[in-house]
Amino acid sequence: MKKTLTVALTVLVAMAGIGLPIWFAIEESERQAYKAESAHALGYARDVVLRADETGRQVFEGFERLAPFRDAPCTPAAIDLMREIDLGSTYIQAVGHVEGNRMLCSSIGGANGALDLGPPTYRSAIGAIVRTGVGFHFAPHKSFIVLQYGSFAAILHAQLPIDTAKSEPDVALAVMPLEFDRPVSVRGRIDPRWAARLGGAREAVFEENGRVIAVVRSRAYQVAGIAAVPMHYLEGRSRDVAARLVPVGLVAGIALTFAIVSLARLQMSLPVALKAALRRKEFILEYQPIVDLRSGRWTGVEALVRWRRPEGEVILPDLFIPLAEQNGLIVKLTQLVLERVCTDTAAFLRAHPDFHVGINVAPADFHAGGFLDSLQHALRQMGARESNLMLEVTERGLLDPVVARETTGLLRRHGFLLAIDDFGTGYSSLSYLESLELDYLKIDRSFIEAIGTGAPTSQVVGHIIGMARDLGLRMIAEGVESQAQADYLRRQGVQYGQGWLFGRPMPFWEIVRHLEDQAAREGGPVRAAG
Ligand SMILES: Nc1nc2c(ncn2[C@@H]2O[C@@H]3COP(=O)(O)O[C@H]4[C@@H](O)[C@H](n5cnc6c(=O)[nH]c(N)nc65)O[C@@H]4COP(=O)(O)O[C@H]3[C@H]2O)c(=O)[nH]1
Repeated sequence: MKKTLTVALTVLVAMAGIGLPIWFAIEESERQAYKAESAHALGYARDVVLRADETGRQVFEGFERLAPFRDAPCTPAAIDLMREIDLGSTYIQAVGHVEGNRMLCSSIGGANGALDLGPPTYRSAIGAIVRTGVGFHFAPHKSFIVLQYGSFAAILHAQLPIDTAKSEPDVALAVMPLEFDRPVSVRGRIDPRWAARLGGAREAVFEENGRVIAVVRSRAYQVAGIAAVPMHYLEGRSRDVAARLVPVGLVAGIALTFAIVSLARLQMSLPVALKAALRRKEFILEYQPIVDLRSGRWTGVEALVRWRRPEGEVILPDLFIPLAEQNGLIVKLTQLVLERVCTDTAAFLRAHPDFHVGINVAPADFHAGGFLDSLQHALRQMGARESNLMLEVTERGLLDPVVARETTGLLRRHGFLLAIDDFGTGYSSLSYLESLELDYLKIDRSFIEAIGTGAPTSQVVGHIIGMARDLGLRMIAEGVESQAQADYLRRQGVQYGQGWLFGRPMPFWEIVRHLEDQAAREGGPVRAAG
């Protein structure tokens, strides 16, 4: 059942591992395509505004030049100037003088050819009169805009400001006056209400009915340029981006899935490998010093197991201890640890009765029969004493009150040192701990880390210290990394510390060398204060 679940989970992870990166790739390609398409539409709208602004600039500059002829607008000199303005500009088709709805003289008709302009389409706030859709007999089928200011007017080709985006004829463009409800110049399907989407902004981009729409306000006049780009450009672009991103997503997904499935397979085969490793005794120990916080002297060590695989890879206990516990292998592992402790430390312990080696004891060790026997057997082999061994039990290992009381009592009576490990991470109450026979309380690293940080847990260490004091337990602070933490703990009456500040886990011969150096400095034999 468990295996079926693992297989099902692996398949699920594999599907998600491949599916998710592809989904992200498609999402990302659509996002990138929309971004690119928005820039595309904005480009056209800005172009339209630029053209409209330039048209306005040329027209009003022309009107300024004609201003001196306001009282004699159709004289030969005025008409010559009109022709000059007309020929010198790129957007103006003709300039002329208007009375009512008629252009009486102009750069094209001279003083004789009057032209009918029709009624104004709208009048702007600054007093300009705009006529759209104006036709002339000499240019059939063409539509013009007439822009009048005072008595002068310019005839403009209606298509000129939007004469852009020729390669994409289905892109709709318009010059939209912000003071009127219809565009003055338009190509394709444009909704005049789009201009209102600007609000107070200079530019707006949005999506509507399968088109990406950009609206850009002119800085000079009350007009906006509008461009509407059909979605199929976006879809095409999205397909292009997806064509680049999806393979990357696919490769990433396969690699990810491969890694996850390999890890899952490793997890599935780990118990088997662990069993074989126990048989082949692939475990070694490192020892981390426990230090007297007042004298700085190393009083003991904690043995920490490592799994060294034949290929040289070293696996830390957090990965395999839970596995060993789940698979009924922990008792065997503890046995092996004891053997290693014997080999590594026997000679030293025989000469240093006050020095202690801590070993981690799992809950199952307590429940297994013969634990005491194997401890005593190990001690006999080492020629060491019970007080050389400190058994570190987590709060989890003491969950069953009857077993906990019996075993701790028994071990204590035989002279072993007992420590409660990772204290603070479980739920032991003061009264429960009172009923157990213990020597040391090891304050968990998480509380030491919090010292001086102002975090809520930074207060907890004070309570733990108070509790240990009430119980008459000696304290070992775990994970001491800074001098400030060590100073604080010493001031609070914590006797011992363990952590990187004093030394990382190391082979036992390095521990011995350190103690010898220390003794040499002090001019005596190796001494370990207990
Ligand atoms: N960040 C930081 N870490 C520090 C510092 N000082 C020590 N440590 C690490 O904290 C852990 C202390 O051991 P633990 O609380 O008994 O926690 C041990 C213990 O619960 C378990 N373990 C280790 N060896 C054995 C064993 O032989 N038997 C059993 N049953 N469990 C073991 O594995 C846990 C992890 O062991 P390790 O990975 O060796 O990790 C060790 C040690 O390397 C420090 O200043 N900063």
